Amino acid sequence: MTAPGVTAPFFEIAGLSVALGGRTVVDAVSLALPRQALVGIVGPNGAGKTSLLRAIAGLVPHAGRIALEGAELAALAPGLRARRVAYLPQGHPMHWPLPAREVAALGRYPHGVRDPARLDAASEAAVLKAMRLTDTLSLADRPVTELSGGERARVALARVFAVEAPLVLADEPTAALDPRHQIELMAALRRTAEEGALVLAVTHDLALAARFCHHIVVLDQGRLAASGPASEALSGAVLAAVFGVRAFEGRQDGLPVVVPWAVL
Ligand SMILES: Nc1ncnc2c1ncn2[C@@H]1O[C@H](COP(=O)(O)OP(=O)(O)OP(=O)(O)O)[C@@H](O)[C@H]1O
Repeated sequence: MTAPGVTAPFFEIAGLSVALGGRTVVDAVSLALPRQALVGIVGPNGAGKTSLLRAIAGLVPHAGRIALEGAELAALAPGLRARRVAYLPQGHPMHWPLPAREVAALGRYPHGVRDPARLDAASEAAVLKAMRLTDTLSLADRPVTELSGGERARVALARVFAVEAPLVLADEPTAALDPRHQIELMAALRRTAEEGALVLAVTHDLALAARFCHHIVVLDQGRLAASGPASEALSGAVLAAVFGVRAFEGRQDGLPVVVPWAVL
């Protein structure tokens, strides 16, 4: 409950903990984030980034509260939750030889689409926009099982964009992409955020995170180690303490450049 006159944050996590295999892997994380933000979630291997995203997506049991626009996600009916939260899992496995267009159209299932080959006008427009954003229109008729890893990654993201959810979760969305598509994809995530969504993207690429994200969340051993703009959350002190590295820090086009350089 929010007291009268006090506006709830767009997205709020309070005391979120996740236990897996008898170990606490996300430990009492609390965050309040606004809409219209691309938030990079970074941290060493095993820090709990994927577990945090999976808890928000409702895929692992958790303790604590996760609320979007004041409504606890766990209390939403599954169909509504699927329209409110779109999730790109790590590795985005695809086992069926569906054409890329139909995979992107799967993002419209939460909106009532049952046959991805027959879309209503709103769904047609959403899928077209999502495929344009991910540069996948030229792949539309190709079976996804025959695409390269990076092409498949872009189609998987098109499915996520097609949901038009206010909360977008993306786990390592640029991992398999070439430099041009990494930049285009981060720009697409940022544009999606600026059009109104909150986008949480897990990444190991500190340079892309510093360049594109409005806000960075740093996890370390399940705990929140830093949260703020790149200049604070990816400072030399944080990079040393959390990653044990020293980075080249500079500016290009008025934006921060962070390139991990040496192990301390
Ligand atoms: N199903 C599971 N059972 C037990 N432990 C798990 C399970 N899944 C993950 N873990 C452990 O939880 C911890 C956090 O894992 P998680 O995948 O969330 O980390 P991450 O920050 O996303 O790591 P990476 O950068 O390597 O992808 C790790 O120590 C991992 O070994």
